[in-house]
Amino acid sequence: MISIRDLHKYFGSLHVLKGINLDVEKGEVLSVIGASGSGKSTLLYCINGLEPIQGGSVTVDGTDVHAKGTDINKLRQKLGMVFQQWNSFPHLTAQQNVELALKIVKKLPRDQAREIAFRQLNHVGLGDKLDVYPSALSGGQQQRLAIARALAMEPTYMLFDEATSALDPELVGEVLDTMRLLAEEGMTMICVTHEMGFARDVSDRVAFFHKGVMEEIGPPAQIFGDAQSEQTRKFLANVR
Ligand SMILES: Nc1ncnc2c1ncn2[C@@H]1O[C@H](COP(=O)(O)OP(=O)(O)OP(=O)(O)O)[C@@H](O)[C@H]1O
Repeated sequence: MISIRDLHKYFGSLHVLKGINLDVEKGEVLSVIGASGSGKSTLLYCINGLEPIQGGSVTVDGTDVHAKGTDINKLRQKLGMVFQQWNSFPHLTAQQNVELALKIVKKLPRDQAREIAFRQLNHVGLGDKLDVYPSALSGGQQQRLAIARALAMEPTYMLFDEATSALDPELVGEVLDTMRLLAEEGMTMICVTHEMGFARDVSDRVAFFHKGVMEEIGPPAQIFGDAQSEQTRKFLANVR
């Protein structure tokens, strides 16, 4: 379980997260929505320790992410992260891109790394692109490669930071389909997203962020059909 208690994050004097409390249970799919600048991406970075925090706590399966002495690299193996911009190594094939972290971080022998890379690339529908270099992949395929690379580390949680925002509209669907597949397989996921269809159809719960506050959280039927907060209703009226 990921537990966030009274989380505060500042960038200089800018108070970006203002006392967030949130539990994400194993197997849950949580979508995080909200206007640009409301703190959604920062929340993910605080969860995986890429950003320090100024108050409160984040624990992952009981381990305090920000405590002195926490082995953050080990903890991050539990937290697969997919960013808005895919960042594969251009001089390595798709398969080699997935193998790399397995060999370096997990110290797996080559054969085992190859086998896992093969399996995960097939998992995301890139089984026919093993020997292709990233420059020859579409944006959607590159993003699926990034997902395969994260999955290869066998994470307990997957964090998606607007994984489809940089894609041409016709490529968004294939990445959302891959995320939907993971959700159906029971992966625990926190998805910062602007895709309201995905949030509504795939999530167990949806959290609406407004100016650094988690204004409302609930099942999609509540958020999209019977929002309690006026801010939520206003936001959704503008994005739909
Ligand atoms: N490294 C940083 N240094 C300074 N300010 C930052 C940094 N990262 C984010 N911010 C600021 O923190 C606020 C929240 O940013 P964040 O990226 O979390 O928002 P967001 O809700 O994910 O927005 P978007 O949907 O546009 O990605 C913004 O005002 C942003 O400018």
